[in-house]
Amino acid sequence: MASVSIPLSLPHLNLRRVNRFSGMASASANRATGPSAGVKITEGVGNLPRVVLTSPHGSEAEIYLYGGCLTSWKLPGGKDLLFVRPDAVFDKKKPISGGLPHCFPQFGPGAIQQHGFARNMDWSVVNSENVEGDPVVTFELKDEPYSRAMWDFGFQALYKVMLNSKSVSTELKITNTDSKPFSFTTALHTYFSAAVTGASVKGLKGCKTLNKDPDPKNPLEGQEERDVVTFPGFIDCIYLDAPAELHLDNGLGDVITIKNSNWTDTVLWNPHLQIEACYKDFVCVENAKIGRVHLEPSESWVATQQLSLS
Ligand SMILES: O=P(O)(O)OC[C@H]1O[C@H](O)[C@H](O)[C@@H](O)[C@@H]1O
Repeated sequence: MASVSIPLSLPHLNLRRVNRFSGMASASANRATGPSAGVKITEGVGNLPRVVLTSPHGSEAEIYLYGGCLTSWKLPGGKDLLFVRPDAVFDKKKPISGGLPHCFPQFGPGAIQQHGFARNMDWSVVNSENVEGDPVVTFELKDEPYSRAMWDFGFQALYKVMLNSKSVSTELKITNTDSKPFSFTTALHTYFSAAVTGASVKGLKGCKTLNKDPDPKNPLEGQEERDVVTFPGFIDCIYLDAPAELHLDNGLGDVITIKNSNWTDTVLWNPHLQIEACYKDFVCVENAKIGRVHLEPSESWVATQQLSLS
């Protein structure tokens, strides 16, 4: 096994959960029984705990426990295909603005806070593996008084992140651990690095649309007629029953294939002049579940996403 670094005294880090790394018996565990090869826990920006994944081919990903947020996916050579906004803060006062924030148990505005609470709670690491040389880490979020105060249900979210040489994949599994049913909406609010004037998405032609511009509370119904959707200005649009595969040309020389299972909808967002400082540098192509998912006690819902370079 390749050597791994296991800092055991990170502030904020939930050691009880970290100790559940496969084979890791205690906080003073021997290095050989710690996280799997290619998985490292470090302090990130603002001293927040962050898991760094490294593939043997040299690609790298990092995930903050705060928000379970995948903030970086770097190709061998260091090019980051994800984007973190320059106004992002890493002090837990608000969700990390960038990467792949979770929207759960609500996408957008509604009964509880915008995009729910999963993006501003601490997730924990419950497992790490090395699958055919590639690192895989599973994070968990469960209900606690903070979430119960706005959404009074018992739940477990398991989020597996897998890094390969040319892709990063995620699997989200939501389980109802309560004795009563619940329903939710959700999304992975992915920020891609882009040159907005050159960026485009293929695969959405024919989808029904809910355009949140101009009024997010009363989206306009329509249908996408274009083969290639571009970002000429402000865009905030939901595509219902989107295909399982889309292609994003980021305008920076990369075409990213976005595959999914069970994320039935897609959202395109670029804030244009609402975020003047950086709107030219990213586009959001979000895998979403806009129709409510209903779970009876003990039932689960699973959705996967794979971002890969063509
Ligand atoms: O600013 P946030 O709460 O992170 O939300 C950013 C954006 O997320 C989604 O893309 C929604 O469709 C937008 O309406 C919203 O403005």
